[in-house]
Order: sequence, then C-alpha cells, then structure tokens
Amino acid sequence: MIFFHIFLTVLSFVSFVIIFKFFKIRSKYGHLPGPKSNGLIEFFFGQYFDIYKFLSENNFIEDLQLIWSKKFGSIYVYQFFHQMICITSDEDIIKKILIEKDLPKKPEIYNIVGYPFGERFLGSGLVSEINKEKWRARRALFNHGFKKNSLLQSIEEFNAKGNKLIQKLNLIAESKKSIYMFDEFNRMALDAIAKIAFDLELDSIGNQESELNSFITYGLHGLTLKMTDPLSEIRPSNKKLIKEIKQSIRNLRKFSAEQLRNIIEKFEEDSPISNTIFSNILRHAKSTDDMDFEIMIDDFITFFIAGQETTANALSFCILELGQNERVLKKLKSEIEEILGCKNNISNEDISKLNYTAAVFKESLRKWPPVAAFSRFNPEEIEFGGKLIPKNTWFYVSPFVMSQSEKYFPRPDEFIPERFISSEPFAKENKITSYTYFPFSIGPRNCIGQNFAILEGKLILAKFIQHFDFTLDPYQSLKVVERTTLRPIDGVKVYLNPKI
Ligand code: HEM
Repeated sequence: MIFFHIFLTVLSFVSFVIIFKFFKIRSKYGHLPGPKSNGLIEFFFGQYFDIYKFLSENNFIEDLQLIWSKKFGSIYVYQFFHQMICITSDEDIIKKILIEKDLPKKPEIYNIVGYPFGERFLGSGLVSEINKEKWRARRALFNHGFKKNSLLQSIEEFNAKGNKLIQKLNLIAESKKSIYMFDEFNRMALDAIAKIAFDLELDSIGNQESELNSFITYGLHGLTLKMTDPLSEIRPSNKKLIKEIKQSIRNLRKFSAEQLRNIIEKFEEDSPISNTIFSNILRHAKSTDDMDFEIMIDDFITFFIAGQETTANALSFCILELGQNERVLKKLKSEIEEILGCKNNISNEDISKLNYTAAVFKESLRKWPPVAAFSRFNPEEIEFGGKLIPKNTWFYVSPFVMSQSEKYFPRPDEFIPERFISSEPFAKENKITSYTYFPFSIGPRNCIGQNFAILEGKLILAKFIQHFDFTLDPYQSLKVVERTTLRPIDGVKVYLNPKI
C-alpha cells in the first residue's frame, strides 16, 4: 500500500511539472495569433489531431498552414505537442531568418533526416550537418564541385540521359500504354546524378527493377513517416514497414560504401578520372585520408536524396500543369519548335534562348516547390515586425506558403509562366524577389545543386515537348501529397504520341 501512495505522489508531481512546463511555454506565445489549443487533450497535443486528420485525407501539411495563414495573417504560431511552430509569409521576416540572422537548422528535424528510426541515413551529410563550423568547411570544399563552368560541360551527359529517356518513352508510346511520368523522370534523374557527380553508369532508365532506386524510395518514405507522425514507431500497423525501411537504409549504405571505395581507389591510382563533381571535390581536399569515410557515404547518399526526387517532381509538376493549360503548352511548343527544331543535342547556347521554357520551369517550382518547407530555430529571443518571438521557436520556412500569397503572386492558384518574364505586363503585378520566391532556399545554406537542377529541368522538359504530344489520363487524381518532397499523388499518368 505504501508503494502505491509513493507511486501516486511521484505521478502527481511529474504531472504537475509537465503541466507547469507546458503552461509556461504556451503563455509566452499568448500575444501571437494562431489556432488555439482547447481542452485537456489539446493542452498536451496542440494541433496534432487536426494535422493527423488533414494528412490522412491525402493532404499535405503546408496546405493546412496556408489555410491558417489566410486566417491568422503573415506571422502566426501553432502548437505541436510541446513545440510552438511559427509560420510566416512576410518577405522581411524571411530575409531576417535566412540571411540577416542566418538562424541555425533545427537539430531535432535534421537529426531525423540524418538518422530516421535510429538508422544512419544522411548522417552528417551536407544537408543535415548542423554544426556551422563543420558545415562551412565542407561547403567551401564542395563548392569546387559545383562550379558553373564544369556544370556547363555536363550538358553532353544530360543530353545522353535525355535521349535514352526519349528512346524508352517512344517504345512505350508505340504500345499505346499509359505511363507514369514521375517514375520515368525519377530514373532519369538518378542516372544523371550518378554519372555527373560520380561517373557511375547505373542505367535505371533501362532497368525497371533498379535496386538503388528502391532503397532510396524506402529511405524517403521513412523520413516522411518519422517527420509527420512522431507516434509512428508505436503504431503496431507500422512495424513491418519500419523494419523494411531500416533494412533498405542499411542496404543503401552498403551499396554506397562499395561504390565509393572503387571511386577513391581509381582516384588514388591516378587513373584518368573524368571531370565529375566528386572528383573535383576530391582534387581540392588535402588528402582523401583526411575525409571521414562514413561522412563521405553520408554525402554520397545526400547527393542522390537531395537531387533525384526534387528534380523528378519539378518535371512531373510541369507535365501535370501543361496537361491542364492548353494556352501555356501551345506557347511552349512553339518556342521549342522554333529554337530546337529536330535537333538531337541541345547546346548551352540553345538553353540560354529557351526563355519561355525557363519560365514554365520556374512557375512549376513556384506553384509546387518540391521542398515545400525547411526548419530553423532561434537560440535567442528575436523581434519581428514589433512582435517578440520567444527563444527556441521552431520556424517552419515554407516556399509553398509564401508562393501562394496574393500579395506577392496575384492569382496564385493559376499556372502563369508570364509572371517570370519581365517584358510581360503581368510580371509587373507580381512582387518576385529572392525573399518571396525561394524554391532552392536562400542565404548560406541554399541549394548547392540549383544550377544543376535548373539546367537538367529545362533540357529534359524541352526534349520531352520536342518529341511528344501528350494527354493526361483523365481518371487519375490530380492531388498533391508530401513524401519528403511534394509530389503528384498519382505520379502523372499520361498517354504519349510521338512527334518526331
Ligand atoms: C528542383 C530541384 C531541387 C530543389 C527544389 C532543391 C531544393 C533545395 C532546398 C530548399 C535546400 C535547402 C534545404 C534546407 O535548408 O534544409 C537544398 C539544399 C541542398 N540541395 Fe537542393 N534542390 C534541388 C536539386 C538539387 C540537386 C540536383 C542537388 C545535387 C546534385 C542538390 C543538392 C543539395 C544539397 C547538397 C543541399 C544542402 C546544401 C547545404 O546545406 O550546404 N539539390 N536544396
């Protein structure tokens, strides 16, 4: 009996401490607008159940944040368990967060990216490294790999991968079968990174059962699961899936380690190694011995994770939008016909003339930014527009929420590439600056691969339109979901009709 009393006393004390802590945290945010937590359950869980219900209906979190933005204004907070999350759609605040204050990445989030379900995935790769000093040294080294000049030389490889994709699509088109464009772009993007970054010929375009592709897909699924549902690990229904995810991540690391050993061996033997992103990085490193092998694996995986699905989704959204916008498609076709005609290889000079194609790609990244949000926090209290934000607030910086703001992008729901063409009258109605439009993020931790992605995106889109007419399968859902990156839920199912 005495033990029971002790147990009850300890339980009451712990409950009191937790309630007091929650109460103290929440009271600091009373002056900021946002959805309020009502009742005992929401006192502890905040908006978790609203979010869970919204996501289980095949929506994505940033769409809910957008609904709240319209209701609560350009800066507001909501509660997610014990965390207070701040969303802003104000360009001055974005500038402060990402550039002037250069707020640090939120460790809890980037640790999930590094180690979902305790398994080393992106580890301390360039995206998930949160120690600023370590990151700065590596970014300086990695910048050598992404120099614009060496990227321009990659145009041949992009053409080669693009031509291979077109060849495959032609075969499918002959059979009159429908095709999921996301899957095809995804394989192409994997092959392009493997070749241009590491001189690896994977041929996942030709191989439906690419193992690497499947390891990556499972890994990304793990990230989404862990990030969107902190209770995912304790749900019995997830047990099998989590086991498969962990095994896939282990397989991915094993595959990556083997590939890297070969690449480094070749490099150290001084055998003629091609001009890849990775070889340019190695050339500038003091010695390969100075580089931690496990971190090299982290970066190897990071390149694929950061660059494959993002680009594939950007291209898929282009097709999804073009399939619904006859006017835009017609204008795009006429530019491509005029500049490329039947050319098999697209040059850098051609690319620089494809202005409307570039605007279509930009508009797709605005309306559907594949990386819909990233996370920062303030180690100290901070003031934004006369409002004090308590320290340790989680800033959820969202290119999606921002690019849906009427204030900066009139008719945000519509797909209008002209907003990015300065000579067009509609462009002047928009307020496009680096702080309102940032699909690649801005500031020191912006995307190192953005020039790579833009070149690849424009070239592959142009090749696709040059070779095919297409129609969207009318029976697919046009909904969008988040699987780490934003993606069309049904993978953009199309019927192709070859032109050339
Ligand atoms: C359309 C395609 C792409 C989009 C929308 C995109 C977007 C982004 C965004 C928003 C970030 C910042 C993430 C954060 O703060 O957590 C980022 C970082 C990064 N991206 Fe990309 N990315 C794309 C393609 C690529 C490609 C092709 C590569 C590599 C070949 C790449 C490599 C990276 C890396 C390594 C980082 C971390 C940079 C650092 O922290 O120093 N990305 N990307």
